[in-house]
Amino acid sequence: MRQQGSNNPISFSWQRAVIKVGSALISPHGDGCKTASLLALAQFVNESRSAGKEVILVSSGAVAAGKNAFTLSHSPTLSEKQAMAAVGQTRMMANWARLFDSPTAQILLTHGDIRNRDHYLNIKGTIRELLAHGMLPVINENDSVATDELKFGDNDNLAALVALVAEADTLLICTDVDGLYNSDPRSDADAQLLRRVEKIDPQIMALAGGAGSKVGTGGMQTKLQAARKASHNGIQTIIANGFKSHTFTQLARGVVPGTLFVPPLSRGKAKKNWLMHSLRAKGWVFIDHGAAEAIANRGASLLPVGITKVEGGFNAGEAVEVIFQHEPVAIGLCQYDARTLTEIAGLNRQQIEQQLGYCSYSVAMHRDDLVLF
Ligand SMILES: Nc1ncnc2c1ncn2[C@@H]1O[C@H](COP(=O)(O)OP(=O)(O)O)[C@@H](O)[C@H]1O
Ligand SMILES: N[C@@H](CCC(=O)OP(=O)(O)O)C(=O)O
Repeated sequence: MRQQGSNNPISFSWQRAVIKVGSALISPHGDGCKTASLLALAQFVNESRSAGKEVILVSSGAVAAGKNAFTLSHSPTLSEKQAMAAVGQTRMMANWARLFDSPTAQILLTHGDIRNRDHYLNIKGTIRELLAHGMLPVINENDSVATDELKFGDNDNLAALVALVAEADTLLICTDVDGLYNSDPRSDADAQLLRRVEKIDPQIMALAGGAGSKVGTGGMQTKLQAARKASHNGIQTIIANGFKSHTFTQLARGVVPGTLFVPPLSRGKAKKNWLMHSLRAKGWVFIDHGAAEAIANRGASLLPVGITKVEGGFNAGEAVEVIFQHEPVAIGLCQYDARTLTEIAGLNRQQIEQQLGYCSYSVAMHRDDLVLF
């Protein structure tokens, strides 16, 4: 268990963050949506975005925000919670829209969507476009069609998966405690805050207890699972108290406000390892001189127009090797399946639209999904 509990400020930097907001912040008393606890967070997000940083929100709280629309004399059933979420989700989005300078965009997901390759690519594409157009994605579990979250309170894990899909470098989990303590601070007055954790081993996992508030569900356990997932993929995680405005003043100054989980490898290196060592290429794309120059010297994405030939039987989202002058020069994930890519190889965007009747993606392999040998 490698960790640091001293009070020296720990600094960090980031460019693209997923910020997960727990139910307690959305609906502090479980009686509808409130903005008071979200003002400091929203100001931090607005200022960070003005400074050129990118933010994706994963917001819990639909059930909590919709609860007081129902009069029940018993604790809600699963389907009643789903109905509450349907009411609360629109309330919550209206709340968020009031707090941000730029348009907010709602995405409702299930864990299954992230496992499904086509859905995964669509989610990734949508987030990419929203960020490129300066909009703020606000993501939650699609509670009306999936119940994992309502049963297990797993929006923390969902946030870690979103961080991966969105190619974020940072996962910030805003909750109602200052970070990870060596025991649950609600039941242990002597609990000590851990400021920096380098390895999320079983000893660290064992420190986590369940949810603390009436509306929160996963507790520290799901937050540590999320931090572990992020860490494996080179993403740093911060668990911090979203109720304290000081949290956001510190974040704005590049100081860690709660517990920082340091990944063993940078995002770039972790992704490179994964692409180069864990994936088997399912096919090959052969490229021309212009495309080779663009990906090697300008760090560009690979466009269909630079592809001269396609071999193999890969699906969209699978790994493909890039060949230039008989040599493999890169490996990456292909947006199109082999058959479609064969049809559009050598074509520009307009010609792709004519050929297919649509153009799902302007690039064949996005630069974030491409590693040069
Ligand atoms: N070791 C620990 N350190 C900090 N908090 C802990 C720990 N173990 C359990 N908790 C509880 O986790 C709670 C936060 O999780 P949760 O209630 O699910 O919040 P959220 O709605 O933000 O997901 C805290 O209020 C705290 O009581
Ligand atoms: N999708 C659910 C999320 C439930 C959940 O994970 O809550 P939390 O423990 O506060 O992150 C909702 O919006 O109510």
